[in-house]
Amino acid sequence: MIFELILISIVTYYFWHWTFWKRRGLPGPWGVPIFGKAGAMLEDSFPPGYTLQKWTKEYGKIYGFTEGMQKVMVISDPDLVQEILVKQYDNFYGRKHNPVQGDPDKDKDIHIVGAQGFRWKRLRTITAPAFSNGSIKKVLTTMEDSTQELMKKLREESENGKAVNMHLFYQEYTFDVISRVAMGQPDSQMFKNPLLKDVKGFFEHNRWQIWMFSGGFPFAVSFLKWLFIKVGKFGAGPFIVVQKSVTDAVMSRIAQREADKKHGVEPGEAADYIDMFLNARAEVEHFGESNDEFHKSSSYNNRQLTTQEIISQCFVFLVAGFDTTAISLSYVTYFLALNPKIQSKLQDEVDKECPNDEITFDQLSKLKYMDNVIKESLRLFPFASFANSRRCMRNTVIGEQIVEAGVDVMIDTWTLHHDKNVWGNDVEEFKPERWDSPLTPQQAYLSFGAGPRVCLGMRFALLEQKGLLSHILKKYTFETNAKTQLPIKLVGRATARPENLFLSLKPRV
Ligand code: HEM
Repeated sequence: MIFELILISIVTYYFWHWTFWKRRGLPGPWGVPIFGKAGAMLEDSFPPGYTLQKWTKEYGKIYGFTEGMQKVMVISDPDLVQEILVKQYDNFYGRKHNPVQGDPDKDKDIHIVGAQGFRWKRLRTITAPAFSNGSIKKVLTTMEDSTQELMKKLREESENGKAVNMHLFYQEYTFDVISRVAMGQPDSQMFKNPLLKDVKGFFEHNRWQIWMFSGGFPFAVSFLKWLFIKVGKFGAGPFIVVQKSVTDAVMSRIAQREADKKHGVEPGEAADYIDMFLNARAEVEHFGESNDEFHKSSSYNNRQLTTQEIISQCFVFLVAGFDTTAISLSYVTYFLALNPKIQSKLQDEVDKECPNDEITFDQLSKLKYMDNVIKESLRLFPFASFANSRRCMRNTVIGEQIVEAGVDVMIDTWTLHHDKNVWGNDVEEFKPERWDSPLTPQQAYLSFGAGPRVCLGMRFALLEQKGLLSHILKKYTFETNAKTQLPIKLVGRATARPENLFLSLKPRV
């Protein structure tokens, strides 16, 4: 009898959860009990951005689905999007997350992307100076050095019009830059850094089982995490290698600092992110902030990080800093190869503003057309849209819809960026010039998100792309060839990357 009662309770619990949106009268795809539509969100060959776009066509600008035990609302109405990301930030200060990513308040190893409330405020305040204009200006020297290494390799590989997979080159470049800037790698390790394989694996291994099971059975998350991290199940290999490498780098720097201290040597100016974060290190394991009183404007003066937070921050910058910028470079290059007139106009701008071999920060700041080209490419392919999500933290109303604390909201960025009513009838055209118009709806552009949690690395990513593209475009013209995928195929989950990008580089005369 007890067994039957328990069984009925479990079935009722899952059924109640699965029918949440139906009971609320909101349309959306059903999926299957327990897992809802989690499977569709874990497809590598059809990125979640496409999936949401497909569902929006069917269910409209606001709909809901379940993803394991998460209740997800999807929106693509520009006004509601602003409401969630900007105006009602105080009610949406968390980010959507699967239980396996940890408890943003209780876990020790949460990073800025996953943190919320006062903890997020503390992490963001301490890390933001790493991305200030002054800091990224200093980083340009490193970017220029890595660019020169890449140019040498490109020269060798692209001879006689040979097709080269530009995406692989961009991954080498961006990983080299972030490893030097964040992790103190002393010089370029391009094409010989063994960690790159694992960092790529981190994105390429889908690990669907862990997402799916921890979403459906959150009470078993500690066991699943144990299987993942300690036993190495579910394709954990690359994650474990990268995590260990970052932990070792931070711990050895702490040991170095302690040895220096014994000899009376004080730490000098921070040379990389590890140094910068260690300067804020506290001998505390967890601050455990309470968010009851959290509001955007609440003051909070704690400027310290625990050792575990330092490791987690370095980890997230290493992976976010590498993958995103490489993908963006690939899409910009793809659109340039398809649009020779735009490429030629961009080359004219680069020739005019950057006449010397060495390119400076001020020169890059003058490349306005290049800004437009990058923006437009990111409009058509907002490949990091998966990050544009929030968790509702306090019951509220959005438009006419009640949103309860605990509901996750995803912004269907692909629909928003391809909406004729927002961008006009030429919405599908690659048209960098549209960004010159004061009528361009900037608030509907979410390639880097919006509001207080807008991408922290945006300026860094733009500088890194502009620097490399300027050097390449001064010497070469991108052209498609028989190996170029037309149209390009996008794959992946957290980010939608190109399956490959084979292009020829024609030397300019
Ligand atoms: C073209 C390259 C990039 C794109 C398209 C991109 C896109 C995004 C998006 C869409 C978000 C979510 C914003 C939101 O929720 O409102 C985000 C957040 C974030 N990005 Fe980027 N990103 C890029 C490069 C970078 C780089 C190079 C770094 C660091 C080295 C970085 C660090 C972060 C961080 C730390 C967050 C979380 C911010 C927070 O929650 O406070 N990103 N990014």
